Amino acid sequence: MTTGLHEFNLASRRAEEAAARRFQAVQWLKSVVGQLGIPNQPSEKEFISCLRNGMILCNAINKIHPGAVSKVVENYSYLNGEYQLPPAYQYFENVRNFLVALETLRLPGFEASDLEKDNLESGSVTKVVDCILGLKAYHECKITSNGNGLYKHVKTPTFQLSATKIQPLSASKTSRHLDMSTVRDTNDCTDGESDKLKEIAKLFADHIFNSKENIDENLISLENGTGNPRANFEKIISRYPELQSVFKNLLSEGTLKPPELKSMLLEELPVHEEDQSSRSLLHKTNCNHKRLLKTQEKELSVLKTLFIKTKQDFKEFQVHLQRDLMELGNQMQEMSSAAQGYYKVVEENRKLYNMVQDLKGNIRVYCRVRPIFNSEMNGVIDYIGKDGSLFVLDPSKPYKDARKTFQFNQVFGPTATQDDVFRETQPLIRSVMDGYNVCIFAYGQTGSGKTYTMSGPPGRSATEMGINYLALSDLFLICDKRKDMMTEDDGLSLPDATMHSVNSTKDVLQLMEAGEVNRAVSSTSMNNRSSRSHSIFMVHVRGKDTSGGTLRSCLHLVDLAGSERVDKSEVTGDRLKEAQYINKSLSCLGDVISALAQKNSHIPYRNSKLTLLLQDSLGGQAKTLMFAHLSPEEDSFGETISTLKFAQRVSTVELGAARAHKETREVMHLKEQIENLKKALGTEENNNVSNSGAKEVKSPFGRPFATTERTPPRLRRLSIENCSNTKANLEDRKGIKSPLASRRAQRLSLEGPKSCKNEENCKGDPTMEVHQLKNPRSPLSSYQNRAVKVEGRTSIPQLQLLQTPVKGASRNDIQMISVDSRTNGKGSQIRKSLRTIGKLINGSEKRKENIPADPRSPVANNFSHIKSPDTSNAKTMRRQSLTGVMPPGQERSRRSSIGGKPIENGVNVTDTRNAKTPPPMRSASKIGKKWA
Ligand SMILES: Nc1ncnc2c1ncn2[C@@H]1O[C@H](COP(=O)(O)OP(=O)(O)OP(=O)(O)O)[C@@H](O)[C@H]1O
Repeated sequence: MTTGLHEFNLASRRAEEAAARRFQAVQWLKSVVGQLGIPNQPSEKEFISCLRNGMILCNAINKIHPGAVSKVVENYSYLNGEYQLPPAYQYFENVRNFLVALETLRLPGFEASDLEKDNLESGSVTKVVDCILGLKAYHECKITSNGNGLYKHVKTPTFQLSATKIQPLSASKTSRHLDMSTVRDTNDCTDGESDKLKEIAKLFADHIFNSKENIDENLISLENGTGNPRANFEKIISRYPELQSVFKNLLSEGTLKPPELKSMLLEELPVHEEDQSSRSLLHKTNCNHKRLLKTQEKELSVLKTLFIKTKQDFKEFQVHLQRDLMELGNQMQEMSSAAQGYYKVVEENRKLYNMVQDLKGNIRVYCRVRPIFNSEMNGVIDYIGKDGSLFVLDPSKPYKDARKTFQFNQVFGPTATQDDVFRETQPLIRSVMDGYNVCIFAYGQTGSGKTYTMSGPPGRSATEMGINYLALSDLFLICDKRKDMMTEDDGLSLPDATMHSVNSTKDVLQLMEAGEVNRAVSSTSMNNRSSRSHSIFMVHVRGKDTSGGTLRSCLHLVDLAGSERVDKSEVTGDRLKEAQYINKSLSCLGDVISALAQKNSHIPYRNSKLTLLLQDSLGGQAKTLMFAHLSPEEDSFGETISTLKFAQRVSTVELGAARAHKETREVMHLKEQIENLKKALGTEENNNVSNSGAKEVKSPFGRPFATTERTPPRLRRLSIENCSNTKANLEDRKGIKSPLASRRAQRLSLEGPKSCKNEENCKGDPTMEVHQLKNPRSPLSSYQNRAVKVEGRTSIPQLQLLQTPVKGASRNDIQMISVDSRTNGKGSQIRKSLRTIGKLINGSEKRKENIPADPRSPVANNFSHIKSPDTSNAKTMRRQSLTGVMPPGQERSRRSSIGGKPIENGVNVTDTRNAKTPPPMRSASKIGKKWA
């Protein structure tokens, strides 16, 4: 391995040296003949190619030794008037002439075939380079000696060096071609001695050179006798036994003297100098290489560092990128969850907004846009927001000015299904089961889809059922779950309307269908099946909770007849009249809404039967929902805008927070007491009337009024909660005149079947006793004194009916009815009511003659025209009005007339039959509410 490496080193060193020598040769040739047309450091091939035609060589030798080659064949010869390339053999002439000239100058030459490129590998180039460098040395020698110097050619130092090292001296001897001619001329030595001497000098020079000694110092020491040159010589010579004798002889003969030795060494010196320069060149090249290597190493290390840094940067970048990607992903997720959250919040906001609206008592307004049926028609709906916003476009204006914005609790687009609509309505409907009165009414122009929403289309499928059906089946569902909720027939105040008990959705469907059959429907140019009347569907609900309390509520489902422009609907005759009535009643509804929105003290409910009927829902503590229906077609834009404006106005109406109609057991008992008292009072009045000649008591509708068993008028006592008490406290009482009892009776008379039922219940109540109070001045004190507490609740052992107080009776006495501050609010309210009854009873006598007739009072209005048996007798009249008992012969016909015919001052002037319309629902409901 070491040998191989050594050989490799040697070969590369040789190659480097050969290159350096070629460089020298080229440089010299260039300095002599000018540009050669090859690089400064040519390859062997380039070098030989350049010299092959012999021209450069001939010119060079001619420069050194003019005329050495008499005729040089040039590149182009002028022949027959034109330049021609000379044939190849003429070039060969050049080479041959050059070699001859060399021989003449006794300079080493080469074979002509060495210039052939095929011989490059056999070391031919070295011979040519040697030749040129010999020529150079000859030239330099000639210059330095001004043409008189001796020149002795020495073979290339590389060869010599390697030869000295590798080959024995004998071998080197043969290989060298030393021209000693000049030496021979100047030297007395024999050829053999001279050769030996030169050999010794050469060895000495090699030694100095190889041992890296300072040549100059060695020479000085040789010259001056300082140092020990002789010892050096001897040392060198000792290695060559054949030379030792010669050397000794020379020294002993005195032939070899230091100056001679010096000159001999000087002869050798050029060779060494030459060698030195080539070495220095080599060294330089090596140094350059090393420097280059070092620089490259440095650069490599820099690159390495850079690479490592870049790698690190890349890794960091990768980490950053991954982190960024993760962050981006997280942000995306956050954004998507934020978007989802946004929609949730919008939904939540809407619910909260609805809740606030409910708390404020605002009428809830939903808007529903039906699909466009005429595909050629443009729509006016621009945008429907999930938050209840609605943008419509005015087709007569350019887009930027056309937009009108409205805000409602919810807007349903044309694609909304019945189920979607019901889902948003369901909570409201369910609150009926919690004791709230609920009213849902559908409003909108004709053909906008009111009936579709409330009932569904004709021949509807299960999925097309409207709110009426879905609401009822939902209520029954809840009923089934709670088991204790039963519909109740109560509170009907419409003539010709009938009350039916229903136990299932099927019952309701049958009833509704019957109602629909009765409803007037006809075809107009706006709607094939236009409803020509309002449809009101009322559901009364009564239930008991686990604590024994009851709740009552009412659900009104109203499908109004559509407003229409008669010119558009093209109706005539009766249809036209209907349309006018419909529009009038709707405009009355608008007036009521306006008055409510402006919080006017007077609300014109009585201007139409429709508003009277909806009075509880629009003015009471009910939850009210309006569906504003829109026809999206361009040609309905005017109606659409007026519907939207109306709906917007409705949404500003504050009715006050809805209240549940729940009653605790105690309140129920108190109410029962009051009912009984009122009935007892009514009975007494009946007796009075019958005693005075009336044969039959009839309700305002002409039905026989429910009668209760007569009780002795002067001995009345009501026993509550099975508390039997002593009769000591029972006091005589004169006839009691209770306007409330009278009103209640009046309401009961409107309720028809229920009244009878209640009366029967009362009749069969074994605990009912009526006593007259003895102490008129303090009618309740004894009752109050006997109030006891049972299980935390106040139990009223006995309530005695009040005797009409005598003049000057203290009001404070009546107010003392407040029994126990711990009783609940409703209880105390009831007691207040009891006080009020007392007051009414007390005050009735006093006020009866002085009450100014209120032209608007429903009671007064409805009864002002009724002829009582003795119209001049105000007392009797008042009693009648309070008890609701009509004098015989004052029967009233019943007729369903909620078709919207306006009432003026409580009397329908357009329809004389309406004069018989029973007292409006308000009177009854107000009483009901008072007691609630
Ligand atoms: N949301 C809807 N989807 C599909 N069809 C609808 C929708 N709303 C209404 N319609 C259809 O439009 C037509 C008119 O509807 P509808 O009779 O309910 O209007 P209306 O407001 O009650 O009219 P009118 O006041 O004249 O009684 C009907 O054929 C109905 O089926």
